[in-house]
Order: sequence, then structure tokens, then C-alpha cells
Amino acid sequence: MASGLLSANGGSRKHKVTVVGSGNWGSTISKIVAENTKGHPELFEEDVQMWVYEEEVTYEDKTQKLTTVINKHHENVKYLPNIKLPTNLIANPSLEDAVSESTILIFNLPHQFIHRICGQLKGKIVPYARGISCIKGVNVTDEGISLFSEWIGEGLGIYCGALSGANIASEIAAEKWSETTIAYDPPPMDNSRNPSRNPTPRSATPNRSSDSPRASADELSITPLADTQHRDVRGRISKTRLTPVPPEYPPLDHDTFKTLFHRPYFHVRMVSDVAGVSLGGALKNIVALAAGFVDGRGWGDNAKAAIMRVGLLEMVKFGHEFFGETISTGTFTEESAGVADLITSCSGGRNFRCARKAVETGVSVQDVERAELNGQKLQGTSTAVEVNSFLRRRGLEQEYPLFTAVYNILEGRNSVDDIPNLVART
Ligand SMILES: NC(=O)C1=CN([C@@H]2O[C@H](COP(=O)(O)OP(=O)(O)OC[C@H]3O[C@@H](n4cnc5c(N)ncnc54)[C@H](O)[C@@H]3O)[C@@H](O)[C@H]2O)C=CC1
Ligand SMILES: O=C(CO)COP(=O)(O)O
Repeated sequence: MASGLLSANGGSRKHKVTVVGSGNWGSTISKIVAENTKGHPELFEEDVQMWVYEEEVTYEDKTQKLTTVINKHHENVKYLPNIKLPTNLIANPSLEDAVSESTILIFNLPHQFIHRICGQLKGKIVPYARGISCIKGVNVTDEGISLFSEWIGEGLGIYCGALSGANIASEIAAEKWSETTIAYDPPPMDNSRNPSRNPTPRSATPNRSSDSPRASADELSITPLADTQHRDVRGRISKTRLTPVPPEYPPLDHDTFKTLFHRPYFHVRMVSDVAGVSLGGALKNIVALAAGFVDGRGWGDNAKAAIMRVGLLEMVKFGHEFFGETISTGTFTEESAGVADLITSCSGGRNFRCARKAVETGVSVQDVERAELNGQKLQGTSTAVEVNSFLRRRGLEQEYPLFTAVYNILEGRNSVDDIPNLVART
């Protein structure tokens, strides 16, 4: 993959980009980055690999492999129909081959599949790769709760940031203007152009244990970072010893990531709050279900606005309570990844639409998902279950009445009519 041309920093290599995932958003992000790799040959290899979970589709009256159709017709006819994909975007059914030699890995698939995929990636990626997670969801285990950005990073031994925003894929694929937020807090060794984004985290607001050890005051304030160290999203010095990006590559910093993702129709703001950006994307899906429930009940915009208000408060509270050292309230209230994503998701997102239809037609949200989404996956239903399991184990369900109500409605223990009283004290 070495090229004879010099890259932006005078080095001889360029970043190879792979998108792991090819659904509705995965294909849209692939389109964006392939347009930018083509436009920036000084930084990136032109071809972008897109790993596709192979399946058969019927196209032009023939049953064919999805990757064959994408590579021949430059369209993901199943998950992003009627959108032309760049010819330098290569659909690849082999995960191992798709990530081979890639220095930038973009994770973009429904969160229920990421465990298996990461298991397959172990030992198959270059050690100095860096990741961006576009996944909206949280990872809940017996040990506690983690974000996919941190879970992927620790699992693969790489650094992983997060991209999230008010980003309904079909609108962006049609090149209608939107904004997004990318949180990337690069390890100092990669950070040759930006000042260090590993600031001393703010001192912790009093918060409860997420069962993941948090940074001690000493570690937060005075412990210097060694070359191979970085801070994780909770402000701790990460156990992952990173391999530096070799100097022959352009630096992997905010400028490079902005160049990779920013388009005239997709405006990027770079921040450092990986936890806030990741959590906003995960938790708003629970709130969007609630918005769909009240809309389906016919209660109109005032009720939906009340859901958004209470939902935003619970999102901020959850962030401070369990990721309190580093999270910034401003991420929720000022960034696309926070309040803007909440609003768009409660207006036209899939979670909202399926929840509304479920109430209107009297069937379960899961049944609507299966019937309406042609293989696309909701994230709110599983996130509601996962967040509830995390809260219940800690006896905290009553402190998050909206999250809890959504879970109980999905389980058939509460009805939509109960919502006003359940959230009355918020
Ligand atoms: N669609 C949207 O508008 C947006 C989605 N997101 C987030 O992006 C992430 C990815 O979502 P989408 O690309 O929309 O996915 P999607 O909802 O279109 O899901 C379908 C994808 O899942 C894959 N899949 C199905 N079974 C699989 C299996 N067993 N193993 C691995 N993959 C399998 C399919 O191949 C397809 O690529 C989610 O976390 C979502 O919340 C974020 C912003 C916007
Ligand atoms: O995250 C999204 C918009 O920002 C899409 O939300 P849905 O998955 O509910 O469609």
C-alpha cells in the first residue's frame, strides 16, 4: 500500500479507511468518507473498504449477493436504495480482508452485532489503527456499563472516538444539510498538530459507581501520561498500551478526522467528550420511543415536548452519575450529538415511527420493526432493556422514571396512559 507520493506531512504512506457495517447509516457514512478520500489523496488511499454482512437480495429479477450488486451498480439496494454510492467504495464480504492494513476503522453497525464482529477482528488489524464508533447504544454486562467507543478500544487495543448527531441517514444520503459531532480525544503520541486533548479532567461531581473503577483524584490531576498511554472516557489512565501511528503516515488528529467526514452537506464539529457524544446517541433512542408512544396515543406536540424535556434531564443525570469525571453537560445541551439528535429522533427517527405505529395499531414495537424496516434494526428497544437492567441492579429505577416507563411499556407492565403520572415529579 505504500505510495510513491508524499503525504500531507511529507511521509510516504496514506491512511486506508474501512467502514465496518453497511446498513442504512453504514452505507451513508461510507458514501461520505469515500467522497472525501477521493478528494484528499494527500491523506488517504482513494479506495474505501465497506464490510458487508453478506446476504442474498433480489435485484433485476435475479437472486444475487448484496456485495455483487453494490460493486456492480454502486447502490446498496437493500439498506440505502436509490442513492448512488461512489465508485471508489468497495463492498467486501470478508471482514478480515476488508480491515487488512487499514489505519482508520469506522464502526457502523447495529450494536447487537458488534461483540461478534470485534471478536473476529482481534489480531487481524494493524496495531496502530484508530477507530471511530458511529454506533448508538451502550454495552451492559454484569461488570457495569460501557460505551462502544471504550469497549471497542479496549477489546482491540486501539484508541476509538465517537461520531453521533442529528443524523437521519436517508436525509444525509440525499445530501440534505445536517450537522454532526465527532469526539476524539487523541492520545498525545498521535497529536502532532492539535494541542493535547488529554486535559486534566474536571474534578468529579459526586456520583455513584458504574462498577467500573474511576480515576482517583491523584490520577485525574497529577499523573503524567507516558508516551503509550492515554486517558479513557472516565478520565482514568487506560490500561491499553497504544502503538503509535508510524511517522510516515499523516497525523491522526482532529484536522484529519474532520477532513475525512466533513462534507458541504454534512458539517462536523470536533470535540473531546467521547462519553457525552456516545451516551447522547444511545440514550436518546429510549426517549424517542416514548415520544412515539405519546404521539401514537394522539396527544400531540405538547406531550412530545414534555417527553423531550424529561428525557434530556435523564440523559444528563445518567451521564453525570455514571461517567461524571469527564462528561460535559454542554455536549447534551449544545451539540448535535445531544439535544439536536434528541429532537430529530423524536420527530422522524425509526424508533419514534415504530413506537408510534405500535400504539396506533396495538401491536408490539418489535413486530412493527420486523414488518416495516426491511432488515434495519431499532436500537432503542434493546437499549431500554440494557439500561433498565443496569439501573434495576442498583435500585435506581425510580430515579429515571421515563427510562423505566419506556421499559415497562415495552414489557407490557405499564401503558402509555401511565406516563404523565410516572414522570410527574421530574
Ligand atoms: N439509520 C440511521 O438513520 C442512523 C443510524 N445510526 C446508528 O448507526 C448504527 C448502524 O445503523 P444502520 O447502519 O442504520 O443499520 P441498520 O438498521 O440498517 O441495520 C442493518 C444492518 O445490520 C446488518 N446485519 C444484519 N444481521 C447481521 C448480523 N447477524 N451480523 C452483522 N450484521 C448484521 C445488515 O447487514 C445491515 O448492514 C446503529 O447503532 C444506529 O443507531 C446513527 C445515526 C443515524
Ligand atoms: O440516530 C438517528 C438520528 O440521529 C436515527 O434514529 P433511529 O435509529 O431512531 O432512526
